[in-house]
Amino acid sequence: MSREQATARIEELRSIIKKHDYSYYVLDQPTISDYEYDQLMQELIALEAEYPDLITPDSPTQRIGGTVLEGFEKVAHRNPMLSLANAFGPEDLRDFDRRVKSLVAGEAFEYVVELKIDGLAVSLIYENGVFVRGATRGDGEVGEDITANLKTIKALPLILSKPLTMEVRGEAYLPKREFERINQEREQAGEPLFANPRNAAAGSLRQLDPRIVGKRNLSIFTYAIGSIEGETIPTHSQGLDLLHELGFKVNPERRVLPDIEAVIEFVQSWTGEQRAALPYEIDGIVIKVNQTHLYPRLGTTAKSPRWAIAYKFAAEQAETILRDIIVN
Ligand SMILES: NC(=O)c1cnc(OC2CCCC2)nc1N
Repeated sequence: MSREQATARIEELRSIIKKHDYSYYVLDQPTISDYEYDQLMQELIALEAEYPDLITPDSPTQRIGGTVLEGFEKVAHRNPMLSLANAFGPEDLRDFDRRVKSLVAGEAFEYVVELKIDGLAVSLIYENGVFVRGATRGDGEVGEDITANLKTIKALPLILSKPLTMEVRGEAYLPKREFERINQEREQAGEPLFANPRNAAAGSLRQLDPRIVGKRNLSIFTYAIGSIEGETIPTHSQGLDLLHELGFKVNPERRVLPDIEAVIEFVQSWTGEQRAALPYEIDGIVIKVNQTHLYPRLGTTAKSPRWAIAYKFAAEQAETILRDIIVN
């Protein structure tokens, strides 16, 4: 095959593989057998090995890094990654609503409710649409650079459908089925088991060898735009729509609701059975004011935004209170 033919075939393979990755890992709709997928990937790897100068950072072959890291670099977040204050019952939500109303002084607003994915918060930086850096939350100001590990997550786009420069926040998580599979493998290998999918996700992303991470089938839901150049987005809900348009996985169980009573109804609709039926673990519901122009007026406390709160489900409440006692 000539160099020109190879160039054309490489581009064709990349676009086919990217489409399958998007469909399978972002839309959860498999469109090809694993065998066919592996054949395409092997052909692309072989062609890039023959023409290494044709390799681009967003090629699907670049997801699995080759080198084992010595450690993770510390990185400062451009905007602090705040943590969420907790609500444990409807009255806490009504108190939150009263505080928001007193601060926005009569301005109309709605709420957005989202499932609170029980994983590891991460920050993703894209420059002109290319994924350039990913980091853990750390203490909110300084996190660890885990770019190589995040690249192995096939639900994470290496290049966006628009050349935007932005920071995206999301939760890396391990689907329940993957958690079971990994613990079975560890049991057979006589290794200690992970206690829950959140610990398994955190443990996987702390791996220094990206090849091990690549075998863990992690996923990621994105849930906020930390910053974006050249655009203002009037509502958080439109921000989530944009993330979806750009190729990110955004949790579909989100609603825009008119008032706190509707929020309380939504929260109470998520029974144990509903949660058990989800392919991933959640530990609550996140409630956010939808009108982003109100955020500066609402501001933040030392560690949490006043325009968002996490409603924690009963089972997790004990754990949250215990963790708060230990941490604070
Ligand atoms: N674990 C989650 O699913 C989750 C966590 N955090 C947030 O929002 C942060 C970012 C902006 C205000 C707080 N939303 C979520 N859905």
